[in-house]
Amino acid sequence: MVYHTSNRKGALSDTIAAIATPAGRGGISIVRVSGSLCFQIAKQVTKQNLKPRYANFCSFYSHNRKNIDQGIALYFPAPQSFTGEDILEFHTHGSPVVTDHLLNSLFHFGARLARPGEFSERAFLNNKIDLSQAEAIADLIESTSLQAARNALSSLQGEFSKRINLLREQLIQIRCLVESSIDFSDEDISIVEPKSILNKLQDIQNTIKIIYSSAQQGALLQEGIKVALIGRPNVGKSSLYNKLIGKDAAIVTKIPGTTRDILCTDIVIDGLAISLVDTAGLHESIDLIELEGIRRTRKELDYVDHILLVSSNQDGLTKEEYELFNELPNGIQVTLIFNKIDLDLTPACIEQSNLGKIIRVSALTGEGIDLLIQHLRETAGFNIKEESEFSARRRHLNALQKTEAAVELTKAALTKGESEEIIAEELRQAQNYLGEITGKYYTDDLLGEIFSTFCIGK
Ligand SMILES: Nc1nc2c(c(=O)[nH]1)N(C=O)[C@@H](CNc1ccc(C(=O)N[C@@H](CCC(=O)O)C(=O)O)cc1)CN2
Ligand SMILES: Nc1nc2c(ncn2[C@@H]2O[C@H](COP(=O)(O)OP(=O)(O)OP(=O)(O)O)[C@@H](O)[C@H]2O)c(=O)[nH]1
Ligand SMILES: [K+]
Repeated sequence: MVYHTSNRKGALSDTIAAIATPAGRGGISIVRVSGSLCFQIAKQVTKQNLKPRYANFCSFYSHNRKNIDQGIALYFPAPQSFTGEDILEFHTHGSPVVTDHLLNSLFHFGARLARPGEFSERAFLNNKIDLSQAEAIADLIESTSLQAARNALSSLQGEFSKRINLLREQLIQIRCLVESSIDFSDEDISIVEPKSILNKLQDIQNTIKIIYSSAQQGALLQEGIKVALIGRPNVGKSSLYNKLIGKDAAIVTKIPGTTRDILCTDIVIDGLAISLVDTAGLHESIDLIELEGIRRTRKELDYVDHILLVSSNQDGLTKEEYELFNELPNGIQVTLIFNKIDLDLTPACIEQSNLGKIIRVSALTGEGIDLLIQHLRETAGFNIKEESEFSARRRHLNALQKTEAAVELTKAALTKGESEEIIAEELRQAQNYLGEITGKYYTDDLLGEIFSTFCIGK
């Protein structure tokens, strides 16, 4: 982890530009520029000195001095801007011909194309927002429900960071307490009372649990879950897929091996976003295309949260299905779906077996689909009644888990009567994990990972 130094920061001297509005035609488009050349570029494009933070109506000129549009230009001098640098915005008529031409002119004037998320990354690197706030911007843009959007806004406004920072300060206080006792140790006065510190650490763990639970709802609301349908050919995976997404996207035929590639659809069921994946039937195939589909299926399974292993045999898994079950990656929720109950008039139900839960359904009649959905929500821990307060990501949940584990280790060290140095070190670890959430500590790889998924111009 790097403390506030970054190679990505080196590029901050460039002036960057991008079209901030979606591609295509629309009422208005915005071309955005950030960096030290803004003032100069504004003069070249508008032939005026722009009044700061004011809607300047003006003509826009290209690098070869042709008038290309008339619109609104905004100039935000540093540091009072979104990125903390000089920012320039051109609000043009929403024609790609105009925006592309304008953008191209900006390159002639010395700007370069911004990377995805680079405006937000600069806002982070210039301490305008912290890392989880930057992530909240992307989450707000990507949100699929009003609740998710409101949560993301709350994180963007710093609600989540505030909770994390408070926790971090409490950890620092405890560490100072422990460390000050190290300073005094040669005088043989130990001012650390293990009992009172243990209590404080327990309080911290309780707070982590509360934040975690709210963050988990926030993350679920934002990211949803990825669910894969797998199974032998012809058991009805594609039929179930179509039933769940509510349209005929996957081809259904009597011919085994119809689905050869992976299909994926994002759906939202009562607020829970589900990314549903239909896969090629898994079996020993001799068809090359099918084999490739099977290979992709196995790879895809590494990224899912919940596997629905579909069978059409009401009496239990066949030998091949049982082998398939045993080959599934560890640590992923698996539910057995016995499909085609309409054929032998079995009622829809959910039952416990030694291989986990079994749900009996019919993709044809839709019986039992509600049970399946309810089960997916429950296993995900999705509880819409528990109003979540902010958006969060899995990255944050992982960091919170690591923090909690480090606090647990600190408690163990205290109980064992370990030296103050060891206890302080554990506390420092816990504190660093929290710092990863807000970006007090980060690596360039982490920044790359986060910002590369942003839209361009954001
Ligand atoms: N036209 C336009 N609309 C937009 C944005 C934008 O960049 N341009 N935003 C982009 O995401 C969002 C608004 N976010 C913004 C965040 C900070 C500042 C800003 O100028 N901050 C200064 C001054 C704050 C103040 O005066 O209170 C600062 O932080 O110093 C501007 C927009 C959504 N709408
Ligand atoms: N009676 C009945 N037939 C079903 C049901 N679900 C699917 N089928 C039929 O089973 C056959 C196979 O269905 P698919 O959905 O293509 O099966 P699949 O598992 O995706 O097959 P592959 O593409 O080979 O992997 C089709 O003829 C479907 O109409 C069901 O619940 N009841
Ligand atoms: K089929």
